[in-house]
Amino acid sequence: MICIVLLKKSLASVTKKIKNCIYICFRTRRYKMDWILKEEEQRGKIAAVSNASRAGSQRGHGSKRGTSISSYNILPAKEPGSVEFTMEEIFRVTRNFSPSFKIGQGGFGAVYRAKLLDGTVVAVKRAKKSVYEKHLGVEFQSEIQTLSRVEHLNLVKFFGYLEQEDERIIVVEYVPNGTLREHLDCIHGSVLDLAARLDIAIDVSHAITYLHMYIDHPIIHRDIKSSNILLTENFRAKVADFGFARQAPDSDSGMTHVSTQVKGTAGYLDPEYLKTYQLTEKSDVYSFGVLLVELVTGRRPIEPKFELRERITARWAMKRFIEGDAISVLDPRLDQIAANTLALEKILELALQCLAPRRQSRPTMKRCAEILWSIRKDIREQLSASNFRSFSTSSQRSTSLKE
Ligand SMILES: Nc1ncnc2c1ncn2[C@@H]1O[C@H](COP(=O)(O)OP(=O)(O)OP(=O)(O)O)[C@@H](O)[C@H]1O
Repeated sequence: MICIVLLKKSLASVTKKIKNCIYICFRTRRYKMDWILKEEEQRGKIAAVSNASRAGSQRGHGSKRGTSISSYNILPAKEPGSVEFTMEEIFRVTRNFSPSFKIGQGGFGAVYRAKLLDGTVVAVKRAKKSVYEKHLGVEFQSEIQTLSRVEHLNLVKFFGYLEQEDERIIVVEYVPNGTLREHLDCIHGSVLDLAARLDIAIDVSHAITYLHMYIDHPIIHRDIKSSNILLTENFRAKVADFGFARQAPDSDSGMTHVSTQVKGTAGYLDPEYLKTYQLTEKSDVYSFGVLLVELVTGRRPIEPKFELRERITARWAMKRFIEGDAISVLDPRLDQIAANTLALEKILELALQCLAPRRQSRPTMKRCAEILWSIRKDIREQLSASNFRSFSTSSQRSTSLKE
């Protein structure tokens, strides 16, 4: 009897505790909501953008800026469990764009590294005002729209943006290991071996295939180049910079997109697009062909200091390849071992297809990825047959062949 009474008492106490807990949870949540609403009221109209909601076109044009930014977008963080953040926080974490946080400068503007309050490290891209005034409005919108629609391991992740008065800011994932071009120039102190370069080409082909084939309205990047490819610590590639990206024409209708202005970077531009102003996915394939040549030769697409016949790298390399002298274009920092020679010839063969003057003759990006996988497989087989000799003896990477 005593036992039953005690049991009843403890059950009643547990039930009370649970009720209390539920009450506290709801109360906290309500207070949180009240607080958020109050914040919204105080700060004016707040626009939100998130990859999940694909609301790239919502923008806030709220209150004026004083010494600190008081109008901002609240951006739901992409990662589950991570907290929302405000652009105000970003200004705080970049210490009002202190030069000591600056990590780069491009055509768009300055790029800063910042650590958000939740520990997320981001790159904050701030548009140059002078450039913005001239023509960046459309490019900024294009980049925002595109970034908010895509999500792929090999594309830089989008966190948010700010568009207010003359301020245009894009916040993306920070990719810590520099650009592909910097690595080809060895400015990080070591040579990228050919296996790493092949892996990078595969990553880029995956990213572009995704843009061309696996989203609702396919996207043409229009600026595939080595300085727009960022590398992680593990040498995984992430394609960045969607400022020139355009929605691809509807392939069912057989129509092509006619540009009023050709966009892209000299040396990577599809000659057929240049001539006809007609833009298709195959323009990215052409740029990718130039990138493949860049990867195996180490040279920039245009080398003004070289003698005339070597100035346009793709033309020079393709000519040598067709003449049966592929090995002469191999990056001199790479060793002329069998595996490198095999990879070189196969990559140049693919580059030749991508660089076909007529777009119909170029492979799709998906086909490029498939060919690159098979090149990697062949190279691995050759390496295992030759008792795991290094892919490139001048490499710094011991674990060069990764999945
Ligand atoms: N997400 C990022 N993570 C780390 N560094 C970055 C990131 N984005 C850009 N950078 C650095 O900032 C530099 C400038 O980048 P940005 O994208 O602004 O160049 P850009 O505007 O594309 O240049 P261009 O107009 O010539 O193509 C890059 O070369 C890189 O070093």
